[in-house]
Amino acid sequence: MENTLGLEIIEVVEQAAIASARWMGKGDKNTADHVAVEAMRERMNKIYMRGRIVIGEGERDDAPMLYIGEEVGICTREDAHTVCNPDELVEIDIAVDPCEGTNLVAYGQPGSMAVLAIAEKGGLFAAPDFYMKKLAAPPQAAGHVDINKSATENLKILSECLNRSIEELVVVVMKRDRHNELIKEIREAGARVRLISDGDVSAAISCAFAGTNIHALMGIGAAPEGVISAAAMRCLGGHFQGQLIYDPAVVKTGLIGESKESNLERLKSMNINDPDKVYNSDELASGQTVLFAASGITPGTLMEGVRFFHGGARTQSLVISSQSRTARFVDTIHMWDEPKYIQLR
Ligand SMILES: O=C(COP(=O)(O)O)[C@@H](O)[C@H](O)[C@H](O)[C@H](O)COP(=O)(O)O
Ligand SMILES: [Mn+2]
Ligand SMILES: [Mn+2]
Repeated sequence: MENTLGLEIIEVVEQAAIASARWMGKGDKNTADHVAVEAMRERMNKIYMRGRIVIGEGERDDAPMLYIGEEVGICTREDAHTVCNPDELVEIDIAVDPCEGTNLVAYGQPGSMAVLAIAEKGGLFAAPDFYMKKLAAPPQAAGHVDINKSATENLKILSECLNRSIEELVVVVMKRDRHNELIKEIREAGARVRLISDGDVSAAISCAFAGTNIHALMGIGAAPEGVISAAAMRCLGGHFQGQLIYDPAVVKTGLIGESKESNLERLKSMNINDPDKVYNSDELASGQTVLFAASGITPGTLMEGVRFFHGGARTQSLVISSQSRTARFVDTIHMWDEPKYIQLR
C-alpha cells in the first residue's frame, strides 16, 4: 500500500496547505477551511485507490465535501472504468483534517496544518465528533505515564523517564476554562505550561520529537483530532491515550449535546458501548499499515508554513509510515511559472 501512496499523500496535504495559506490572516476561517477541503479532495480523487473517509468534515462543519462515508480516489471519476479496475485497487480508510487550526490560519497564528492519516480498511477508529481527554508524551515515557493518573503523578514519571527535573518539563494545554484546574496543578507541580488557543494535533505529535521543547500534551480537545494524532504517535512510538468525554458538566460548550443521557445514546448508536474506555494509540490507529501526512499552513513547532514567492510557493511537510518506519520531512518548491531562480534559504 505504502510505496506510491506515501508520495501522493504528500501532494494531497501540500495542495490543501497552499490553498488555505492564501487565506492566512484574512480573518475568514470558513473560507480558509473550505478551500483546503476542496484542494484536498481534488488531489485525492486522482489517486489510484478506493478510499473512504472515516473522519472528515462531519457534524461540526456540516460540509458537503470530505464528509464521513464519502468515497474518494480515482474510482469516483465518471469515466473510472476506462482508467482502472476497481477490484485491483486497495481499499483504505482515511481520516482528514484539511485545515487543522482554522482560527490559527484566519488570524495568522502558528501551529496550523493540513493533515490526514491512512490505514487499510477498518484500521482507524471512526471517532465521533465528541471531545476527548488526551495524554501525549515522548517515546521514553510510553506506557509509563497514564491518563488515569493525576497530572502531578505523570509529571514525576515523565521527569524520571526523560531524566530531567519537573521544572525542565513543558506541557502544552489548550487555553480553555475547562483546563483551569489542570493548569494550576501542572504549575504547582513545578512544570511549565505552554497555552495554545487551537491546534492540539501539532502539540501531540511534537512530544515525539526531541528538541521541540514540548514534553506532554494534557487536557481535552476534539476526538477526531485525537485519532489523527494517535496515528502519528503510533508510528513514532510515542505515548498517546484518549478517552471520550460525553458529560456536558466536564465541557460545557461546543461539540457535545447538553444532556449526558442523549450523548450516551448517540455513542451507543455508533456502537460505542463502553463510553469510558481509555484508548491507546494502537487501538485508535490499529491498522497493520498506518500512514500520516501533514503540511504546515502557518509555521509551527515541526514544520514551516507555506511561503509564497512570485510564481510559486514553498511548503514543508511530514510523512510518517509504520511500514517503512520513517518520518520524512519534505521540503517542496512548487513552480507555477517558469522559475527565474530557486532560492535555497
Ligand atoms: O483547535 C482545534 C480546532 O480544529 P479545527 O476546527 O479543525 O480548526 C483542534 O485542534 C482541537 O482539538 C479541538 O477541535 C478543540 O479543542 C475543540 O473545540 P473547543 O470547543 O474550542 O475546545
Ligand atoms: Mn481540527
Ligand atoms: Mn479543521
